[in-house]
Amino acid sequence: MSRVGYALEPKKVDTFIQPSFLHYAKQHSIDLIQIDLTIPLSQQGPFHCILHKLHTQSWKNQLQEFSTKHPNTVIIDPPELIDRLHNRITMLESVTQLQLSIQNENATVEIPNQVVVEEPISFDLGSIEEHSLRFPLIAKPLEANGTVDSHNLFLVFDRDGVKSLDNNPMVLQEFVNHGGVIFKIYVAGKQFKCVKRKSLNDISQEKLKTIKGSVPFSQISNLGEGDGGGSSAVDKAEMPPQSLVSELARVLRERLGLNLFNVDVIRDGKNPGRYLVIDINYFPGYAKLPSYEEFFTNFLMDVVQQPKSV
Ligand SMILES: O=P(O)(O)O[C@@H]1[C@@H](OP(=O)(O)O)[C@H](OP(=O)(O)O)[C@H](O)[C@H](OP(=O)(O)O)[C@H]1OP(=O)(O)O
Ligand SMILES: Nc1ncnc2c1ncn2[C@@H]1O[C@H](COP(=O)(O)OP(=O)(O)O)[C@@H](O)[C@H]1O
Ligand SMILES: [Mg+2]
Ligand SMILES: [Mg+2]
Repeated sequence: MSRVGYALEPKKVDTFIQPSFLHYAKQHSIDLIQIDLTIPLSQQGPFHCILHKLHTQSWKNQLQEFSTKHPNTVIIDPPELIDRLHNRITMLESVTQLQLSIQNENATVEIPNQVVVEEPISFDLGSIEEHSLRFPLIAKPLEANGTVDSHNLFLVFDRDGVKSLDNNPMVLQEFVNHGGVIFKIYVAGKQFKCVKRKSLNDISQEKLKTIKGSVPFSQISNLGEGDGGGSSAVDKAEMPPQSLVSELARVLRERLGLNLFNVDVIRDGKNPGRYLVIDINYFPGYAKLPSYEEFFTNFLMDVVQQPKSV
């Protein structure tokens, strides 16, 4: 049996550590062991591998200490690399650098045009023109650290809308009409899977004439029927080419140096060969994937069979 320790918030334990997963993993010689957060990590183990989604300094210190004492334990993933996903600018830097262009599929992968606003109250609206940003925009908290606040997004229709934002550092990003469907590419080491979900509806030119200011919305991908693109839009949507999905998963995994993440991708409604990465999440909700037990166990088997080289 290989021992895989996990350190997760209680809510994440409830959703991710399903009995069916524990059972499937055990059948494949993987024992998933909950790390007791009330006891120092150094007093627990041994572990072949540790999975974690906790970001306190005390946890990072414990991991560091454990890793020094037990260099053969694989830490999935290094905290300093995970931290890059906690800022919505650094999160997307690997995408801008890769300039991925899959010639034979006629597809490109970019990020939307965007600018950082440190203080919306004193923001120089001239920067909107300077960066050629076109309304409508979507305002996202710069910090993406898993708190409820970090998912408090706003649609911004005009300059007054920018001024009305809470005075926290934000990213102002162009809203790209994409037919109300979002693609989520889940990556776990060399395993990957792309699924489609409902997203925000397109914003028509007519609507733009009537809506002013800014409109808050939160965790839109979790909204129910009728709030985003209809389920028929999702059913009808063509998946991105498999070669693009596999290339994006592979290159981002390499660039980010991470094993566990998902990528939110939209397809420009005006240009179907143009894909845009809008969000990358560390250790997302894998349990939403069909047969996630097998998907994740395959990853763990790779890790424990090839320590330190996945
Ligand atoms: O809880 P779930 O299953 O909805 O997973 C959340 C993810 O949903 P997804 O798998 O992309 O549909 C969710 O992804 P989105 O931000 O909705 O794209 C986040 O990864 C979220 O983590 P955090 O709040 O940013 O730390 C994830 O939340 P945690 O479970 O890690 O708290
Ligand atoms: N640039 C954009 N253009 C169009 N829709 C977007 C854009 N950015 C985000 N969205 C929509 O808003 C949702 C939430 O944005 P996202 O950046 O994924 O934040 P979160 O980290 O809270 O999931 C996305 O799932 C998508 O529906
Ligand atoms: Mg998202
Ligand atoms: Mg996110």
